[in-house]
Amino acid sequence: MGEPRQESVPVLPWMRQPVDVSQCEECPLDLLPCLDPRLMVALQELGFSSLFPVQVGVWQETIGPGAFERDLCINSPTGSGKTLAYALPIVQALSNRTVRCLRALVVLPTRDLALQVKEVFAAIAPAVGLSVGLAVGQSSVADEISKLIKRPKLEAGICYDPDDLPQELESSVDILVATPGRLMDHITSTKGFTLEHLCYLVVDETDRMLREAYQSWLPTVLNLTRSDEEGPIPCITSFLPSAFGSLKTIRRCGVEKGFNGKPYPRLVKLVLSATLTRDPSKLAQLDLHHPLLLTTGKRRYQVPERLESYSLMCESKLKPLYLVAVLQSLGSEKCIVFTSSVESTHRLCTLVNFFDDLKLNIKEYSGLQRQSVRSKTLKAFREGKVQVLVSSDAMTRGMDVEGVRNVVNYDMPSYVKTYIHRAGRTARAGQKGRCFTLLDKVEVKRFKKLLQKAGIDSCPSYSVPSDSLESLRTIYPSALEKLKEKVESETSKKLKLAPKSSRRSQAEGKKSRNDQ
Ligand SMILES: Nc1ncnc2c1ncn2[C@@H]1O[C@H](COP(=O)(O)OP(=O)(O)OP(=O)(O)O)[C@@H](O)[C@H]1O
Repeated sequence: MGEPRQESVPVLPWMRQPVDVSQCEECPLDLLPCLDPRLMVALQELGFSSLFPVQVGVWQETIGPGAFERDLCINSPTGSGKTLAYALPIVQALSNRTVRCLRALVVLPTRDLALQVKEVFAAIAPAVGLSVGLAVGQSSVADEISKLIKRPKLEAGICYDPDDLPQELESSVDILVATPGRLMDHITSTKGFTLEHLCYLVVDETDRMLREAYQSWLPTVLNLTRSDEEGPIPCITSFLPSAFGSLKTIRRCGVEKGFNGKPYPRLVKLVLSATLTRDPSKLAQLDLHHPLLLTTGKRRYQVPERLESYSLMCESKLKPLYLVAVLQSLGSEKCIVFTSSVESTHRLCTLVNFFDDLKLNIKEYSGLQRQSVRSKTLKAFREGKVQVLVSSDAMTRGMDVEGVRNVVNYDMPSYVKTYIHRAGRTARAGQKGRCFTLLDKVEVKRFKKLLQKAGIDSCPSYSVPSDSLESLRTIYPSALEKLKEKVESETSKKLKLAPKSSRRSQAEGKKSRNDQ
């Protein structure tokens, strides 16, 4: 999973004068201007008594005079509360709507992340009568459609022309949280699913969303939400499958029901990341309207204030031992261990589980697993039944799990952005957290550069007790032997399940790899 190299690209003019939200003070809810009292109660029920600085900054730009006049790009550290920063103003802005239709769409790269964001909306939106939907492929398409689209009550005995029905269909949700794949399924195939009333589009984890095309979901959504007057964006019309012509979901100009006779509001975009790209060609895909950048502090990248970084020197071949010793020293505090690939995640998790003395429940969490397995693991981790997740990078961006006190980089991250997102699973919402990185001496120089880019000035070395290392050394050979047996049995199982042709090519592949 490569991230683009940080090349010196020119910074766009609008990015040169950002609003620095670190200048905002936390704001107690009762002092927040214009906050709907019903939302105040909902927030209090969540245990929130004030808004974090980024939330105050976004509130100031979105509520009151000049509300939502410009698209917003928000670059703020991991765990600083970006989800509520967009969820609250959107819910407040929609709180006086009278007709239900899909007005806000939030798109995220993974299902678990979408579920997490949906929970935030679901905690506040019902307080003002808004309904939130989910399109992530968690359930069957039919089940999802039944929750998103309200079927008209048809009178028995009357024969209806099916072609007339789509006009009668209504959205059951005001706000939709989606992953790109399922969103595209609904756009192309779900009768009655329309983006013609959409007012707010949120692209969370923007840099990842822009790096991966995900079936051209973005140009599709942008074209379907442009008003007739604007016309389609020339460079993106080619993405649109011709079938969309018949859907007629391009936003109309004119007067909208439910907004007191005001004209259709223009689609507002909010894009967010802890490591927002500055690459003009990537940002151009968003077709931003007078964008305003909100950042935290002067540095390009920022780690959470209470994050402590540590390095741990060890020989490459002894890394598993050092990892087990670190986990022993952390006790039962929740921890996420990051590796560089899905394969090494699987092997490492299998191996550490062969150290019987480690009285921890350690589970794998990676893109190699089925979604249902991953979701089950994440639930157990949230509930504290699993204490350690061994994980690959792709799945953990944005993940917010209460009580994660430690992160271990088993493999040193190759990019500063990767370090920031991994370390950012701890030290969230003003809490303390630690990030340990295991290093071989050949990696030290590169790691120092990476820390510099991340704005980390201090990274003391962490040491594990030598007696615990010594006792682990005695178990290590048998753990390695068990790992070898397990890997062999898994490989032969896979070969048996695979069709003959692919078995042959796998065997040939193995042979040629061995020959190298
Ligand atoms: N006003 C608040 N008061 C107390 N806790 C809050 C508040 N706002 C958010 N939080 C908590 O802060 C944590 C981090 O929030 P969130 O997940 O939105 O961060 P983020 O900035 O999106 O992080 P990432 O970049 O990693 O996705 C969550 O557990 C959330 O419940």
